[in-house]
Amino acid sequence: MLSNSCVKVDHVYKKFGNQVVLQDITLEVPKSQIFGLLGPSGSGKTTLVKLISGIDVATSGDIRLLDVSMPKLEMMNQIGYMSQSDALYMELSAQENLEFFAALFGLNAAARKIRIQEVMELVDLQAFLKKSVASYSGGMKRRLSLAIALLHKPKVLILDEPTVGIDPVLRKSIWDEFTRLSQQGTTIIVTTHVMDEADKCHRLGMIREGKLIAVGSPAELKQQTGTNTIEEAFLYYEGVKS
Ligand SMILES: Nc1ncnc2c1ncn2[C@@H]1O[C@H](COP(=O)(O)OP(=O)(O)OP(=O)(O)O)[C@@H](O)[C@H]1O
Repeated sequence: MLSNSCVKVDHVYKKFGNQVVLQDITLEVPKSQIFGLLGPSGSGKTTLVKLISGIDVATSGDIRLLDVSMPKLEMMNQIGYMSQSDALYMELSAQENLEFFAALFGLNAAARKIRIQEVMELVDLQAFLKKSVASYSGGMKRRLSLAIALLHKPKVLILDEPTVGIDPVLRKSIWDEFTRLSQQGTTIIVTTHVMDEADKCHRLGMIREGKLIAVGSPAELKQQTGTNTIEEAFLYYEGVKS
């Protein structure tokens, strides 16, 4: 294991009944890296990030996060997890949602107040703090979910398609923040379908039918496939090269 390793996935399999959803995944992500997972719908990305977060358990193999074998309840404070479906209390305001999660993460009242302002500014929702989440658009709910994942300044951010439904301008500012966070030491694992986002990751893992078929920096993947864009490299690995 690398001394600066944050995530280590070792020969992991996941089955649902007879269906093998992840097959022999081995992967290491160093601290401070932005690692992107790319793959078609149903290839196993969500399943893999759930295993890394400790939300689900591998059928076999080992997953270590910051050198602790997962799943482990105590690690929840170190992780900011944003799922594909927003886990929000619709009948409450954004502020009440944030207060609830901040309390869960053990932030005291003073820290809570400052941090809620900071994360809401980041996702550009300050003006909607008091509004009921039920009145939020889909993109606003994604932004609030991201704000919640960032609340406790986790060491590891695990984000399942965080920018779906978010306009390009805000998407850029969110990615600028991811880059800033990684420079400050946060490790980020992100699933995406957006190719320009994939290009911003330090390294990418491409998944197809539950197998990790390529891992490398965007430049390496383009070089290995003789392509000019991540989209072309992705299509090459998908076996649909024209
Ligand atoms: N709880 C579950 N029970 C049974 N099958 C499941 C379960 N969760 C996922 N699967 C199956 O595992 C496979 C991989 O699903 P997963 O959600 O990990 O894919 P994905 O790559 O994240 O897809 P998408 O990009 O559409 O989100 C799919 O065939 C899915 O139907």
